Amino acid sequence: MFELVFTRRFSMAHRLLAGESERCALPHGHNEYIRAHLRATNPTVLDGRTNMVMPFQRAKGVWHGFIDNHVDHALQLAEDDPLLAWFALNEPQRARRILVTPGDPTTELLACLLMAKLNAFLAADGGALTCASIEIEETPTNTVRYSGDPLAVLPRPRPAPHCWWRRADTTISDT
Ligand SMILES: Nc1nc2c(c(=O)[nH]1)N=C([C@H](O)[C@H](O)COP(=O)(O)OP(=O)(O)OP(=O)(O)O)CN2
Repeated sequence: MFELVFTRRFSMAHRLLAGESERCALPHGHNEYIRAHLRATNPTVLDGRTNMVMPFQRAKGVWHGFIDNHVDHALQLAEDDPLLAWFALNEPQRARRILVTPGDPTTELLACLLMAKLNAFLAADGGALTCASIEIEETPTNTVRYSGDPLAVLPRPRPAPHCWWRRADTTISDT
């Protein structure tokens, strides 16, 4: 089966408060690569003319626009991180550029949140493609890969319409 594989790079900052590492509890940043593997929902033979699963630009355009304009340079914070209240009070304009996560913004969680968002975009475009697996290279020595349905492993803090990763829009928080 064909897979269309698209890679994008983004910068981010986060901190992990619930884990064991004191080092990770201070805000710090990474330059990350995200690689999505897309498959046809109903695979067919190449048609002998255009011979494409789908034009690359259609398959990746919305997704890469979202990564470039909303995920790149976003600060990622857990919903209960006190820094969120600080930004809401002191820098409300910048608070809109914070990607808010249910629990710590680990690479595992981000991979599944962004995979769910990508699947929402693909479904809104007719559902001809779905994301079969996703990889995020957080550092040159640490990569997380997830295959399957991200909704099967994601926390469910609220009904689906109130979870930004379930909506085919460019939101990165529900506040
Ligand atoms: N399971 C996870 N563990 C850790 C995550 C994560 O997302 N999931 N994230 C971190 C931190 O973000 C940390 O900044 C990166 O981890 P670290 O191993 O320190 O990264 P290095 O590239 O410096 O690793 P080296 O082994 O020194 O190459 C921590 N854990």
